[in-house]
Amino acid sequence: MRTALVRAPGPRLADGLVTHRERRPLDLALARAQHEAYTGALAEAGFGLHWVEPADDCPDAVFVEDTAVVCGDRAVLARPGAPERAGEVAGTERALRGLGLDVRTLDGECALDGGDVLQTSDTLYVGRSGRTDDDALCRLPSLLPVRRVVGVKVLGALHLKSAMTALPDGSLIGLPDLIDTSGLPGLRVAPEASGAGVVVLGEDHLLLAASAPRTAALLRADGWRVTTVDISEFEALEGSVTCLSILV
Ligand SMILES: NC(=O)NCCC[C@H](N)C(=O)O
Repeated sequence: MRTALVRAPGPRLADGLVTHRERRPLDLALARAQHEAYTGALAEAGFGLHWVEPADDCPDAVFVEDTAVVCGDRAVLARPGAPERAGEVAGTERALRGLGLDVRTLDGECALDGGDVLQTSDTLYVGRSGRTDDDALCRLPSLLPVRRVVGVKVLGALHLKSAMTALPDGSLIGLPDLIDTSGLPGLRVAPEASGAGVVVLGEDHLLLAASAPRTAALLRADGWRVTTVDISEFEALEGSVTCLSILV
């Protein structure tokens, strides 16, 4: 059984960072219900849920994807590009060690958010964004069992995975206006911004945000099974379906 690391939304969620959009009031009760539906969809798809301990002083802690990169039985802890998020990593480290993973850290000064690392079966795409720098990009290959690392400049999004993700066959989907696509093998254009975020639930099964109905329809027409969840309260903080879990 595969495992999904998740962390419950904390009481200060409404104070989470916003960079590329206007802040709006959040409904914490709705956020909690949406998170329950999200984790329910993961469980329904066969993932065992592993709850990372709360970090209630950190408003963005629910976006647990950003705190580590897991590749096989190896994990690399993030060095959050936003100092406000530094307190989120220790709980993830304990959870990863509890799962028996080989946990590594990045030496020296650098910045890495997990949301900037997209894995396919043969390539690690790393966003060069406002949160992840070239020093981290250079150090990652020595820490992870990967064959190929491709840096992707992120032009107008928070993280690489806000603008591009991958389907189970390794093909890429996203928003070409927000990233430098020159080093990419091809990118299927998502008709909605939130359609760039796809979580692979199984060989033919995808999870998308309910705010991306046209992307969901396109993918269904191509034969993928698509489950959708409403994550409006997390999208208000620039979160997507990927950032609410780490799939191990
Ligand atoms: N991987 C992700 O895209 N994470 C979303 C993080 C949103 C959070 N409000 C932040 O600005 O860090």
